[in-house]
Amino acid sequence: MSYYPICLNLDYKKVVIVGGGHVARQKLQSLLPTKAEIVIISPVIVPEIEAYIQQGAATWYEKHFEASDLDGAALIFAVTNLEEINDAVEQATQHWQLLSRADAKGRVDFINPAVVRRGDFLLTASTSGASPTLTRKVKEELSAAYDEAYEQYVAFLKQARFELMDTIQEPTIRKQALQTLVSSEILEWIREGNTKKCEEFLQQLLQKEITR
Ligand SMILES: C[C@@]1(CC(=O)O)c2cc3[nH]c(cc4nc(cc5[nH]c(cc(n2)[C@H]1CCC(=O)O)[C@@](C)(CC(=O)O)[C@@H]5CCC(=O)O)C(CC(=O)O)=C4CCC(=O)O)c(CCC(=O)O)c3CC(=O)O
Ligand SMILES: NC(=O)C1=CN([C@@H]2O[C@H](COP(=O)(O)OP(=O)(O)OC[C@H]3O[C@@H](n4cnc5c(N)ncnc54)[C@H](O)[C@@H]3O)[C@@H](O)[C@H]2O)C=CC1
Repeated sequence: MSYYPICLNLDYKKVVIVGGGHVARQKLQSLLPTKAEIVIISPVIVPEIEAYIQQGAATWYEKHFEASDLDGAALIFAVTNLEEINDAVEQATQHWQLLSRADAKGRVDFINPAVVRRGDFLLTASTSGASPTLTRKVKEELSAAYDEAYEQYVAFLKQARFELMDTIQEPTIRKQALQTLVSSEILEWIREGNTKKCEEFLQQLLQKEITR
């Protein structure tokens, strides 16, 4: 299968997770940074999910699955341990709704990559379902290679880009300035906690372009 990767905006969209075990917990955790309206349908949930429910991160319906549970859902996760229940979820899914089955059977609208999140910086890996174990290993490698400093680094690059776009109108010069920014030592300065140096570098770059 040749999957098409995209980054979805799920804010204020309804996402239904059918099942309340460890796989449901994993899917719920990956949805938490979004503002999706998360609904869990399951007669039983693991304690970690219960804690999220108590914090108000999701709504739990303590019940067996019924087709009407999917009303208004944009995204659906069929993550029970019973194939016949996952089949029932699939049958109740409308053609316009997107379905993921954790048992990788039947209709597959999307699968979940492994994700390393550093603020706005997202690193994802997938083997298209071939080896989730390899996917997890690659995630750990990415996580070590791109540490927490990248969150602040990318936040700085975002702000600097806004300022450069505002100041430099000529596309080639603008591109050069953005490249200079990324090939500079800003990441090292952020690691050292020297945000002043980052700001000075940006101001110099802006000044150079203004007086060009
Ligand atoms: C197709 C896919 C559908 C989907 O769930 O979206 C799928 C399917 C299945 N996974 C299975 C097993 C395992 N899955 C993991 C881990 C993860 N699996 C994830 C995604 C995906 N798993 C999608 C494609 C991923 C890709 O492209 O490579 C990750 C990346 C993200 C996430 O879960 O959201 C998450 C990374 C963890 C992290 O982020 O840390 C581990 C390892 C572990 O947990 O340590 C194991 C045990 C070892 C093994 O089996 O390899 C089974 C067999 C179940 C059984 O035996 O009953 C099936 C069904 C089948 O393939 O038949
Ligand atoms: N994609 C992935 O990363 C992985 C996928 N899997 C697959 O995911 C399935 C689920 O795994 P776990 O969460 O570990 O299983 P689990 O046994 O911990 O949880 C199953 C959940 O399904 C719920 N359930 C059962 N009948 C239901 C019904 N009629 N309506 C609503 N909910 C119902 C149960 O209450 C329970 O909360 C596995 O059977 C396997 O096929 C397993 C490991 C990893």
